[in-house]
Amino acid sequence: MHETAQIITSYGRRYIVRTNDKRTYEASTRSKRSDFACGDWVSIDILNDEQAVIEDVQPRQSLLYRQDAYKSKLIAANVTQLLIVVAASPTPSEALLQRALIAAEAAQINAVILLNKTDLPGTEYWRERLSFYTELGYNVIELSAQQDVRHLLPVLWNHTNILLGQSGMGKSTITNALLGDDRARTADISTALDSGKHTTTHAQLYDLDEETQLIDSPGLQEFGLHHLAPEKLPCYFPDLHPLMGQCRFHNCTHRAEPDCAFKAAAEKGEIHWERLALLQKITDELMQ
Ligand SMILES: Nc1nc2c(ncn2[C@@H]2O[C@H](COP(=O)(O)OP(=O)(O)OP(=O)(O)O)[C@@H](O)[C@H]2O)c(=O)[nH]1
Ligand SMILES: [Zn+2]
Repeated sequence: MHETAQIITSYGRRYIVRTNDKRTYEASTRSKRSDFACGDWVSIDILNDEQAVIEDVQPRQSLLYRQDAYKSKLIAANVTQLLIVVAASPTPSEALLQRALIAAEAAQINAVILLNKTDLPGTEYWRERLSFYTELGYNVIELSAQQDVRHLLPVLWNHTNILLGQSGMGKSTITNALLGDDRARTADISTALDSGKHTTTHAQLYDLDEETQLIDSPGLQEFGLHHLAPEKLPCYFPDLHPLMGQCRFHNCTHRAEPDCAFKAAAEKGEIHWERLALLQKITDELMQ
């Protein structure tokens, strides 16, 4: 029997899928396909009360990648809002934050920055640093997940949200606080399939309410940006985007060329030199 279902978690080539009427199945794929992600809508062939086979994936609204030493892997599909979690401790990587914002822009996903652990003394430094991202137009929300997360609910509402960030930033603590008791129930399935490990090792989708979903994901070292075209990169920088097409040369690399609008803007203080440097650094990475 064929049906439509959503992947709510994945373990290598094994998945848990959930139908619209909330039945869950352990699902495998045909011919060792593994290009499915948490959040994907798939057509399944139901084998029995517990098992199904994934036949195909429906067109995705969005797709996010992570990068390890070897290649890009899928993080999640059909996400509409990315919540990037940073906290004063352990020391966050601003490079990861910058890349997450680029990945979100490229995937046309709304990005929100969560500054967690505001109870920690080192928070002030990050509050200052993040004010730049507020200037760029991003919503920066402060919270202490151990104290209260309720003010997040209106921000998350009506989105498929994903929490992303380095290990230890508090993603699972935020998820737990938002879910309350539901978490324990769903976590049982994952721990069973995940050979008893207790840390977040795979993206896992939860319902917050009928309209709102939340994906908790494992700690991330690097974002996958290799699917992006280097010449389109400035589109994903809200501050650089308006300058596109204004250089004398249409293929300007914004380095040594004369009449470069990007360099002119930096000289006038309209954009930060660091942003131009970041654009060039990521361009170089993508050209490798
Ligand atoms: N002081 C303080 N500690 C927090 C807060 N939120 C989370 N923590 C602590 O930070 C540590 C890491 O939290 P987790 O929720 O496991 O972090 P994570 O981002 O899910 O980590 P991974 O699953 O490894 O990616 C835990 O010891 C939490 O108790 C907070 O608001 N304040
Ligand atoms: Zn230029």
